[in-house]
Order: sequence, then C-alpha cells, then structure tokens
Amino acid sequence: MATLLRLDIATTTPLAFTVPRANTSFKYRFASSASRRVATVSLRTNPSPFYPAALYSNSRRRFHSAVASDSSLALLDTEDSFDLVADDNLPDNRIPATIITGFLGSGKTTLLNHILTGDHGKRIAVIENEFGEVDIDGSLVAAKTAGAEDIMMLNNGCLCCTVRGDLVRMISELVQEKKGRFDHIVIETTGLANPAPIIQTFYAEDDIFNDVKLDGVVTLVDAKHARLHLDEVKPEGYVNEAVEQIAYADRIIVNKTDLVGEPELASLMQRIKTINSMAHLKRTKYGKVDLDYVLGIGGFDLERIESSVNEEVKENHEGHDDHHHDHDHGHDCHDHHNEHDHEHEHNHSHDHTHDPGVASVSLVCEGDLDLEKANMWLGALLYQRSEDIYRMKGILSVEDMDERFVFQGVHEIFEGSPDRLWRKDEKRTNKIVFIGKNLNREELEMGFRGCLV
Ligand SMILES: Nc1nc2c(ncn2[C@@H]2O[C@H](COP(=O)(O)OP(=O)(O)OP(=O)(O)O)[C@@H](O)[C@H]2O)c(=O)[nH]1
Repeated sequence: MATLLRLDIATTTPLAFTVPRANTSFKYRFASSASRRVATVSLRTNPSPFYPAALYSNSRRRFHSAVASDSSLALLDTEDSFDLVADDNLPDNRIPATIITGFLGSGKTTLLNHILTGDHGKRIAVIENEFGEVDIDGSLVAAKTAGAEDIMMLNNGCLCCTVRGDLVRMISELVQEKKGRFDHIVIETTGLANPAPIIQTFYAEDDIFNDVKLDGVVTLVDAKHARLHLDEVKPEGYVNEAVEQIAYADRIIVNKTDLVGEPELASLMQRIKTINSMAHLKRTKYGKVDLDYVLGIGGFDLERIESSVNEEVKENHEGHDDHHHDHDHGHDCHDHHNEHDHEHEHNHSHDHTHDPGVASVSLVCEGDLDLEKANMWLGALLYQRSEDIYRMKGILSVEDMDERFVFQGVHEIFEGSPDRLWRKDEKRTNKIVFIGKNLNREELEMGFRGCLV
C-alpha cells in the first residue's frame, strides 16, 4: 500500500498531477503568477507504485487528492486530511541559476568566459563540472576572468549521475556561506551530461528549491560536428545526450558557425527545431551572444510560459500552413508536429539521419476544458508516459474559470497556476506544447479533445 508522507498545498492552483514510482519521492511546485505563492506536494511511494492526482472542485480553495493503490482509487479531501497553508504575496527572492550544457567541445567554457567578462553588473558564482582529476576548464575560466564571484569545481564524475549529491551540497554551501555576495549561479555541465536529472534537482531538493530557482537551460551546439552526434544510434537503454541537451533547452546557441556553410547551417537549425520547437535559437561564433539571451531567461517561470508557447505555435502556423488541417468535430483544433520538418529535411538533404524519436508536438484548440477530465487525462498521461515527456508547457481555457491556466512540466514535475483574466475580445484558445520521445500526436490530440466541454 502506498503511503503519503506529506502534502502541503498553499495556492489556488487547480491542477496537479504526479507520477510516483516505487521507492522514489516526488514533489509538485505550484507558483501563482500574481503573488508568487509556492506550494509543494511531496509524495513517496513505498514500495508499490500508486496513482495520485489532486483534483480541483469549483471552489477555488478546495483540493482533493485521489490516491489509488493497485486498482483501488480513494478520494481524500485535502482540507480534512492535509495541512493547507495560505502564503500570499511572497516576493520570489530566490537566486536564479542557469545550466549551460552542450556536447563535448561545443563552446561551453567559451560562452562562460564571455558571460564572466561581460558587462552585466551581476555577481556570478560558477559551478564547473568536469570528468577527471584535473580541472582544466576551471583553470581556463579562472585564468581568463576576474568576473566570477566564486568558482567551484566538481571533478569526480558527471553532475547528472554520480555527483548530483555534490551539486546539492555545493549549492547549499554557496547559499549558506555566501548569500548576498552573488546574484546568479551558472552551472557548466560536462559535455556528456543529460540535463534532466540536473533540472529535477532544482525541484526535488528542498535545500535548493527554497533558495534557488532554475532560470534556464542554455545548450551550445557545435555547428560543425553536431549532426554526427545527433545521428548516433545508442544501444538500447542509453540516451543520446546530444539530443537530450537540445530537447531540454530554453535557449540554443549554434556555435562555431565560422566552420560551416549556410546550407549545412540551415539544415542543422531545421533539425534542432524538429527536436525542440519551443527554445529560442541563435547562431554565433565563439559564444558571443547578448548576455540577456542567456541570463534572466525565466524559462521555468509560469509568468513567461505565454511567450514560449505563443512563439512555438506562431512558428508552426507560419511554417506549416500547407500541413494544417481542421478537424470536423466542432472545435477549431489544430495539431502541429515537427515530423514534417524532419521529412523535409530528409528529402532535401538526403542525409542518413536516424530519428532518435525526440520531437515536439503542439496542440492548439478553441473551447473550454472540463477540469476533471483534463486532470484525469494529464494525470494518466504522465503516469504512463512521464519518462517520455521531457517538457511541456501550456495555456488552458478551463470551464467556469475567468483566468487562463498556465502550466509547465518536466517529466513528472508539474507546475501550474491561474494567470491573468481572459480578455473579453480574446478567443479562449488552449495551447499545449510537448517535447519528448515517441509522441503520438493523434493520441495526444484525441485525449485533449476528449477533455473539451
Ligand atoms: N572555430 C571556432 N572555434 C571555437 C568557437 N567557439 C569555441 N571554439 C574553440 O573550440 C574549442 C572548445 O571550446 P570550449 O569552450 O572549451 O568547449 P566546451 O564545450 O567547454 O568543451 P568541453 O569542456 O570539452 O566539453 C576551444 O578551442 C575554443 O576556442 C567558434 O565559434 N569557432
């Protein structure tokens, strides 16, 4: 039987989902855009998997948590069973952290040096992760710049695997001992890091979450060699890190553009968009980008969901007019899938690309959602597919709700909250973007449409 160890809810957030696996703990974070209230739901499975979903009834402050063990489903009223804490108007003073990732030699240290020597007025603490005993990158960064407030090295393994605990300790140490002496943390991963566990660390660890917020994932792509790595077929059970690094990015910097011609570059850009249509893309030489392109992104802020979702959807509308089709079901509903791009890329470049199965799908659909159905659908989707759904973001129109509901998720971590009011002259359009592996757009669209009133 699953046990629920703790559940604290401190927000008006209506939707909440989690997908615990055996012997692991999970958290939800809910942040209201207006007040930046944050709520945490921690659940632990022990040892058999179960399926919880927080359900929202019409009253804004009422939550229900549905917990099923095996085939049974029990509804618990959280107001009776759990501690509800109203925590209004807390400013979010957490320190922003940026993850810089990218394949070996793509230009991460070059970008870091550019940031540290840049004129942004920020005091930056750096955490460098490198394999091996000798911190070559660290000395390169340290030698070149006096801009870093502190440089800490993690040399005994990769951040995403063996030294994740060290990362937690390092960030906690930074916060405890040097709070007030730096404004931003930059973490440079090894070239072989999968960003997912690092991102999850920011949500899973109370010590970090309370003091530090993830600002964004910046991925460097080597314009000359990226294709080679993206096309590499990994053995069963292994991820292609180059693909993963692109999939999780908020900002993608295609670097070393001096080493390739325009057609090669255009084809690579297209390929990257196939994997992650939500991230902003820039081409550079020697990592020279405007610093506000990499710092202060707010890639995980619910307040900024709209821009990334709209951008993605707009791009798809503009780029795929030939592929759009309305479905005859009473709702103006489009699906977009970058598989089209991929096919074009195949046809035009005649490359032998191997589809790693990671792609973006976006759904745009007018109409109101039945909240309970939406809750069950997304809950079930994450329960079954959280490993494959790398990131999702969306704006939803919920029946009887005057505000838009915005959310973002990384695998089983899900944040959502009511946002601004729908305007009178505005169409109540739902927009959801998924980035992940083996996404079936028909299935996603069907599930989504099934939640419409
Ligand atoms: N031609 C060219 N070389 C570049 C560019 N950017 C970086 N480099 C060089 O590429 C090499 C690798 O750059 P780094 O910044 O160390 O790359 P990295 O991603 O930190 O490398 P790892 O730590 O090994 O993963 C260095 O010699 C850089 O000077 C670029 O835009 N063009």
